[in-house]
Amino acid sequence: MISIKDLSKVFKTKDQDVRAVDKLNLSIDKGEIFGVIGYSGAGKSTFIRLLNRLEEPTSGNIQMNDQNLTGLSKNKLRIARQEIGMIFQHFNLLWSRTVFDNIAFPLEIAGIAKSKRVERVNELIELVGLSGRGNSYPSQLSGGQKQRVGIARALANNPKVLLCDEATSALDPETTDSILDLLVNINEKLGLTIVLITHEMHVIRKICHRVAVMESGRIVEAGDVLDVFLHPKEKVTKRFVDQVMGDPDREDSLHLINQNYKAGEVIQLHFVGENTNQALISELSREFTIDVNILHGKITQTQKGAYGTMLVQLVGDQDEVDRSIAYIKTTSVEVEVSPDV
Ligand SMILES: Nc1ncnc2c1ncn2[C@@H]1O[C@H](COP(=O)(O)OP(=O)(O)OP(=O)(O)O)[C@@H](O)[C@H]1O
Repeated sequence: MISIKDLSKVFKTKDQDVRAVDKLNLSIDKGEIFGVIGYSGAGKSTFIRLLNRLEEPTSGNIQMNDQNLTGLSKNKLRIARQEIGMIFQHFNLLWSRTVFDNIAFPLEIAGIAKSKRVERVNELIELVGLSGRGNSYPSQLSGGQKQRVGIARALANNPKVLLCDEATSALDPETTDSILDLLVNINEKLGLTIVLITHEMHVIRKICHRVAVMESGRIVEAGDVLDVFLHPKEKVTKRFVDQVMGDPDREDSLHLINQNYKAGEVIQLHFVGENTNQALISELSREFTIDVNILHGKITQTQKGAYGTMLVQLVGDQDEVDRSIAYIKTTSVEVEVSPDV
């Protein structure tokens, strides 16, 4: 769907050449939500702006929707861009136009007849959850509502790809979640490919299928979100994963558990992937004559399933406790008896 080969962008400034994107290679599949994460200065904004040639590449190739985007003339690029929607951190709305007219704008440019425009805008207003707000001006809307207008406008011409440039960075956590839910919803409903850049691992965890980590203009690590979360290789990736995976209270909890829970066995369960869930706990107490005492845990959901760890105490006859541990070992949940800090 999107194939990027040796893409580079060098900004020539008075003092020096800045290699913002440096021989970047990446493939993005049709219909996936692909996240690129990196710290400030990694080159994310430049990268996403290269994808619709808001920024002209210095060298390299972008193949998108069966077209060589990098080779298109200005005229052909204008047409190709109708298949690429984009939303921005600061929304980039037209402040003197109503919600309705903002969304209608790209349709006007595309030369769509008025009656068709009205129909399409009303459809989009409903899709993004802004029914009844068509006559409002951007200044009368909350940040989340403004981004909904941005999304509706980006979808107006039925693009195949939606580029999101830090689309939730200006929003509070709750509003961020509602916008992310909307993006998942339109990805599923419309089969739209979404490419987003962010510096927040929460965004990646919540909605992305695959992720690439960017540093100094290059992709240093990429893969399925769950794989990258579970086996981060690069230092920068580990720091991002800690943003959402870190369980700083675990060590304290384990000390207290070792002091206070002497009966039976304390075990650590490690949940990974889509086939595992907390139903194991109810299964254990149903199938074995033991009590299962949940002591500490952190389970996190991603688009590719749940992962996390849980400390539990199993209390009962030693035989029965042993049998239940042997059973857990036959499941996909990893188990560790008497875990260390
Ligand atoms: N127009 C420009 N002229 C010169 N240098 C630029 C220009 N745009 C970006 N840069 C430089 O390119 C590098 C990458 O910037 P970019 O904005 O793409 O990174 P980023 O990961 O998006 O960071 P941020 O989230 O802070 O914007 C930086 O060193 C930046 O200073």
